[in-house]
Amino acid sequence: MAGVQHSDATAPTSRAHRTIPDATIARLPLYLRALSGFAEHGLATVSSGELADASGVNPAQLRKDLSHLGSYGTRGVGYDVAILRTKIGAQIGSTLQWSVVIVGMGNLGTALASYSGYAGRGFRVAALVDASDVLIGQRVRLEGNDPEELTITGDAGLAEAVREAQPVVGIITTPAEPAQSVCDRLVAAGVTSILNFAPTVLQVPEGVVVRTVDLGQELQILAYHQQHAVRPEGTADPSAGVDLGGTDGSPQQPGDPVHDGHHHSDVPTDDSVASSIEAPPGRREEVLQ
Ligand SMILES: NC(=O)c1ccc[n+]([C@@H]2O[C@H](COP(=O)([O-])OP(=O)(O)OC[C@H]3O[C@@H](n4cnc5c(N)ncnc54)[C@H](O)[C@@H]3O)[C@@H](O)[C@H]2O)c1
Repeated sequence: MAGVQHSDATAPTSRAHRTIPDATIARLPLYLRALSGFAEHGLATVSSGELADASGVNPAQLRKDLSHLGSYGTRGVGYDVAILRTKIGAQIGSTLQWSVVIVGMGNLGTALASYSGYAGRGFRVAALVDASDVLIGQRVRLEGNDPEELTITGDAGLAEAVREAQPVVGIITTPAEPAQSVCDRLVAAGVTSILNFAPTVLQVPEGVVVRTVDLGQELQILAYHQQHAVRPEGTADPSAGVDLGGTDGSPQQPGDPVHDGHHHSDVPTDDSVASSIEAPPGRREEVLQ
């Protein structure tokens, strides 16, 4: 494709990035989920401490994040749950009805299609696409989705589905080899947001955002932290003797600089997001097969 740039899970993803840091944007869905829980329990206001606890971040971080949205809360009262939900929802687009088009209806595509959490987050599955003659024409039940049943279409149905379903997120769950051409077809059909599960680096034109999910990479990151964790004396290192790759294999000693002893949460921190989201433009994603 002419004028392409490397897809980067980390490239700026929306206009909001000009004013709100990427690390903050990565935490907004956590706040929204926690606020939804408070709303379901009938709470009209919530303190920064309660909201921070429910989101798994510290209160100072939460207040800083929400200040980027112009939400400072009221001293002694806290945050208005409904107003904050609306503000965060507007920022992350959950006030819009997004459509999801899944390309590649094998094991993973089928599992993702049956995920029941789309509707609660402002998404619906609009089309299921596959290249296999065996799958094309098969009906798939999608509880709680609108519509509750979809027929898997071939390539021909892709452009039409995208045209009728904007705004659209395209999910790629094909093998690696056809993933680039699938991506090109999604982009040609007008998709500018792509979630890629195929273990390959996609190239997209400017203005198209790709985020790549890689289970293998996440496992290796966990293995890294396990290997470098500080353990109480006398506790066995479960990875001892196992070559996890990427290091010289020498056992780490307490006090080594890499032994931070911190709990590693999955809540994105400024550092973790900076390393995974704020990569320099044009940087290639590292893809673990
Ligand atoms: N990112 C992750 O964490 C993660 C986890 C598991 C699997 N994967 C990857 O997800 C992909 C799917 O895995 P799977 O187990 O579901 O494989 P699968 O073989 O069960 O399914 C792949 C599907 O893609 C379809 N397909 C092939 N070429 C196509 C094309 N050009 N257009 C449309 N459909 C096409 C096939 O017909 C098949 O139905 C693989 O690339 C796999 O490596 C990623």
